[in-house]
Amino acid sequence: MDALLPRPRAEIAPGAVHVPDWLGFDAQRELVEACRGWRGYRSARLPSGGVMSVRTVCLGWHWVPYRYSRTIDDGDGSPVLPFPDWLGDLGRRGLADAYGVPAEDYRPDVALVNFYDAAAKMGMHQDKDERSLAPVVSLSLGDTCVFRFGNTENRGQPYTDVELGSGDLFVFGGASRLAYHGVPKTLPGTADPALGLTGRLNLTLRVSGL
Ligand SMILES: O=C(O)CCC(=O)C(=O)O
Ligand SMILES: [Fe+2]
Repeated sequence: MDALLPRPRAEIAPGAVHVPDWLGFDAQRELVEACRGWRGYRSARLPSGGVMSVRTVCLGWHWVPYRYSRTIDDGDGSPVLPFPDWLGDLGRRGLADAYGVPAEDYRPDVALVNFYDAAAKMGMHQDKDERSLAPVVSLSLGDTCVFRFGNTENRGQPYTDVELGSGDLFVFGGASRLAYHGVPKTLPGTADPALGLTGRLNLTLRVSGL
């Protein structure tokens, strides 16, 4: 995002840290290219009958609402794409920078790569299908979104709305690991055209504990 008004790093809730502009532009472009290379983005069908507006491809473990599998059980049954070592390195760096502590032991083995077109959003939910309570590391690319970060009790107030721009890092762990969160909207057209991405991508790195 625009460097004229640098946005400060902020602890949104205990264990939930927003680091604006964490990834430089070249790293963002490389990550967009990697996301383009992963194939199989699909809108997950929820047991409720709903279909997510976000399109997702998974690495390491495939997420089917609400469990993980090594195969695309809601698709053609093929094996999930591998979780690349370099993405684990990025996750460790993100965690270390967000919390200001070493994070060599952090070993994410799942990534959900979410694509939001101009109309996509994500309802308030907890990331609770993992058997580990290790932090979630989230990276955003392209259009800015409104990220709603709530409490661990329910989908409602209190929550804080944070704008996540391209290159922003958001980590939630500790007392916030099971906080409800969602994306009520993106802000279409806010991405830097030079990034070559129309819409928004978000990667959440997690430890499956599986
Ligand atoms: O797109 C985001 O920033 C959040 C994604 C998310 O919460 C999820 O994939 O579970
Ligand atoms: Fe989530």
